[in-house]
Amino acid sequence: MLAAHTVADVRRAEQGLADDTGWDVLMQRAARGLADILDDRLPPGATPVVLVGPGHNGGDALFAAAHLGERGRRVNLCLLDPDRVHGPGLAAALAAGASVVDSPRGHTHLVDAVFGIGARPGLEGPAAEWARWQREEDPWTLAVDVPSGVDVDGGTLPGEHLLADVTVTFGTLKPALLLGPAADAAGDVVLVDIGLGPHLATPAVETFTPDDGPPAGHRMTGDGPEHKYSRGVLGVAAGSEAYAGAAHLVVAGAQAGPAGMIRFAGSAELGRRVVDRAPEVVAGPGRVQAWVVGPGGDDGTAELVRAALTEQVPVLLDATALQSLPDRFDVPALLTPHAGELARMLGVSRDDVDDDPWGHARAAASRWGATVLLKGRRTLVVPPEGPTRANRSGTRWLATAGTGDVLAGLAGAWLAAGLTPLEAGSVAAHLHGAAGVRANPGGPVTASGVAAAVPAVTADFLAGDLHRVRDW
Ligand SMILES: NC(=O)C1=CN([C@@H]2O[C@H](COP(=O)(O)OP(=O)(O)OC[C@H]3O[C@@H](n4cnc5c(N)ncnc54)[C@H](O)[C@@H]3O)[C@@H](O)[C@H]2O)[C@@H](O)CC1
Ligand SMILES: Nc1ncnc2c1ncn2[C@@H]1O[C@H](COP(=O)(O)OP(=O)(O)O)[C@@H](O)[C@H]1O
Ligand SMILES: [K+]
Repeated sequence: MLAAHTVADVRRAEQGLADDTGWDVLMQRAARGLADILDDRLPPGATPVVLVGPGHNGGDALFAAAHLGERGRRVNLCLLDPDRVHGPGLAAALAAGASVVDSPRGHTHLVDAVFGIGARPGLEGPAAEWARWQREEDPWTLAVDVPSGVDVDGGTLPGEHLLADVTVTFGTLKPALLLGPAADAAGDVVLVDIGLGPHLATPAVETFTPDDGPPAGHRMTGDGPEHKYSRGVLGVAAGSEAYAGAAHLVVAGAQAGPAGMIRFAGSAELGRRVVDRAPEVVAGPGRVQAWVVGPGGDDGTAELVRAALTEQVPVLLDATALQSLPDRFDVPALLTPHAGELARMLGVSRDDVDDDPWGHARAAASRWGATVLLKGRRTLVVPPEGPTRANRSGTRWLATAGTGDVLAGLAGAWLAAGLTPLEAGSVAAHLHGAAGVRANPGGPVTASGVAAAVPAVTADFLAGDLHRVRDW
């Protein structure tokens, strides 16, 4: 797992480490890591300009500039406020040959060390002018710790900010590097270990990494006897006269998951059509370990939600079912809205959700006592309490009709197999995104094609060997 911590937790961890090592050691580790990455990423002979702010973020970059100078590279410095700058850092950079310049204009390579975790979101004055210059001249940019001006804890972009191709962050990731619109401002994220690990609290956000193996708790790797019921039975109540395809796609997603059996609940006619295409499915009533209700539903969905909830098993509610929520859930529940559906649930606008996806997903998780999987370019899975999972797999080609239905079926199958809503939602989102890439790397996909790619991607994931998970 890759982890992100809030500013307050980072500050506490830094203090804990500094109590052992002294503050200088932290900054020197950060600066050396930064210099090594800059050395690696800057073209030979390129002269970067470093935008230097008043705090330790600027200090990190000034010591890194000193390392680069000692290694023979020219570095230019632009100071936000010459009266407020990290003194020892500036002295070291100048001693190593760096020069102070008045303006970043004309530079093709930029290092953003204006503000780090001490930042108030939104840039003003000369820093805002730097942001406008950056948009105009579009230099390659490396951000130090975070892109300056973003909301580090919330991942929103409330004002002027800088953009990065690469962000080099220290000790642990920050939420803004993994979620919300801010994550798109951060580019590739590279973590420099400064030894914070033992001092860090529970993360605010986590994400799967390629060597994360099978999640604990699913019924496939239990010690007891394995048979179809021990793997869990998933009930699917999806599709309608108008949206028959949703029934097929939810079933296709579910069949790509670990559940032992799928029961289809719906009209006799739709049930026949589902079984014609997927003869493994049983149409008709019976016991299940989890329900998926809602994709492609009609007026009857509210009753299906009510019926599923009386069975006291975990439920996944999607699409139409999101309009028939109980006041609070008394069973484990996974809600899978896209931004428009979440906006409707909360009585806000879609733009509100797009501007602050994490805040709104957290509000819904706490309002309903459910885990909220908010779909989008960066899908989030937010439990009522504890770390959020930010999904990093996928491709923009997944934004096509029916892929959400496949995801609902897949997540439902993991729920039926015994995972918690958080684990089921985040495993399914990870596999679904990776399957979107594998279905047709770099090009368009269909929802059915994504479902077909899931089983092989799942095998790699279970082996801790799923590497190519995204196309962006
Ligand atoms: N605490 C430490 O010793 C370490 C900190 N590190 C670096 O230090 C950074 C944090 O340093 P600081 O706490 O000095 O804070 P920053 O360097 O992020 O910000 C410095 C100051 O700028 C001002 N400021 C912030 N946002 C502003 C805005 N939007 N407009 C105008 N002024 C604004 C504030 O007064 C703030 O305290 C980290 O991001 C990281 O880069 C690393 O060197 C590792 C060790
Ligand atoms: N811009 C995007 N980049 C990557 N994935 C996306 C993007 N937009 C949507 N997705 C993914 O595509 C799927 C669409 O689901 P949904 O909106 O429910 O569509 P549908 O209802 O047609 O199935 C989700 O898994 C979502 O995370
Ligand atoms: K920065």
